[in-house]
Amino acid sequence: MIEIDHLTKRYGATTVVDDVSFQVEEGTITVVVGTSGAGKSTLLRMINRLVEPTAGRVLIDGEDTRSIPEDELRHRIGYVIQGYGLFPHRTVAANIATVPRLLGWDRKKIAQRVEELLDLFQLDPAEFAQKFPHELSGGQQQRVGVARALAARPALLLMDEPFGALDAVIRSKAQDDLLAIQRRLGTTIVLVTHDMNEAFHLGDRIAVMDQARLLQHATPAELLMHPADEFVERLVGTAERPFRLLTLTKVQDALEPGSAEGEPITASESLHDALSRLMWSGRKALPVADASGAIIGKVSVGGILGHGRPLP
Ligand SMILES: Nc1ncnc2c1ncn2[C@@H]1O[C@H](COP(=O)(O)OP(=O)(O)OP(=O)(O)O)[C@@H](O)[C@H]1O
Repeated sequence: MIEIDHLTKRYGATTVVDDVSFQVEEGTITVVVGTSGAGKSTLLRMINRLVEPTAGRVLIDGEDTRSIPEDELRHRIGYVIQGYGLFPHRTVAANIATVPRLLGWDRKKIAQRVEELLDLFQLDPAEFAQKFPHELSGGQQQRVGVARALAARPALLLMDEPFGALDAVIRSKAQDDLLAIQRRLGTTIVLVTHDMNEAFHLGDRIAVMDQARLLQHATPAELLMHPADEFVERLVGTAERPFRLLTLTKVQDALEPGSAEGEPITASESLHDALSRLMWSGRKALPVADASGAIIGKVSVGGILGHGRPLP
């Protein structure tokens, strides 16, 4: 668990992070959102001590980061920034191997880990290992950047606007890939973005910052149903609320008995996905399948709309 405990950063008379505290459970994604200049990046950089806090502390599994030597801390905490920060004159394999090499892993173990990560990020090692960053697309560079940050199995991954340079379609795919990999590896992530859609898509918890202060730290559902103040309510987007709720609710929760025509949707997909599929296909209902592909009922437009406020 990561404990951010009364963290404060001042530059001269200006407080850019003001007494922020929250906890990050192991294996979860916390997304820090807020307007430009709110202090998000500074908060993130205080976690790996790229920025030294003026006051407060960060504990990783109970251990104060000030008691961990800085180089060791950087090895234990992965860091991904917009633009990916790949070394331009090193191959993809050498980029990914950076931290394992610094840690003195043997060659064979490093080669295995690089190959494993390339596979995980759907980059064929035979094709990509020896390429240089400029030979890759933005999306591929982004994946190599994340693979590099994960190479030495860090306890925590910090991501600062990691998808900021990607266009909308690739961005959405990159978010899905990150979620799948995070769920598989159980990585703990703190990610900074100013994109609320991204926050709702990725966050197990969302921390909302404005003018150096933490306004709310809550689950996406809590943020929608009980925004702490008007600022949070506006940021969450009043008009977007019903759609965001649909994103957070599973088809399973609006399952109806009976059958329907068409390609089935899986019970674990969101009601938002179901509604878009229904609208796109012009159907009134879709069959619903469980994880094994067996049909277990249907989901309908009426059922989704009648579902009302699906969360507590
Ligand atoms: N080294 C520094 N010296 C002085 N002021 C700084 C320094 N670094 C950041 N700031 C100020 O701290 C405030 C918060 O900056 P920060 O980069 O953390 O915000 P942010 O929420 O990440 O913004 P953005 O979304 O625009 O990246 C800004 O007003 C910025 O100008």
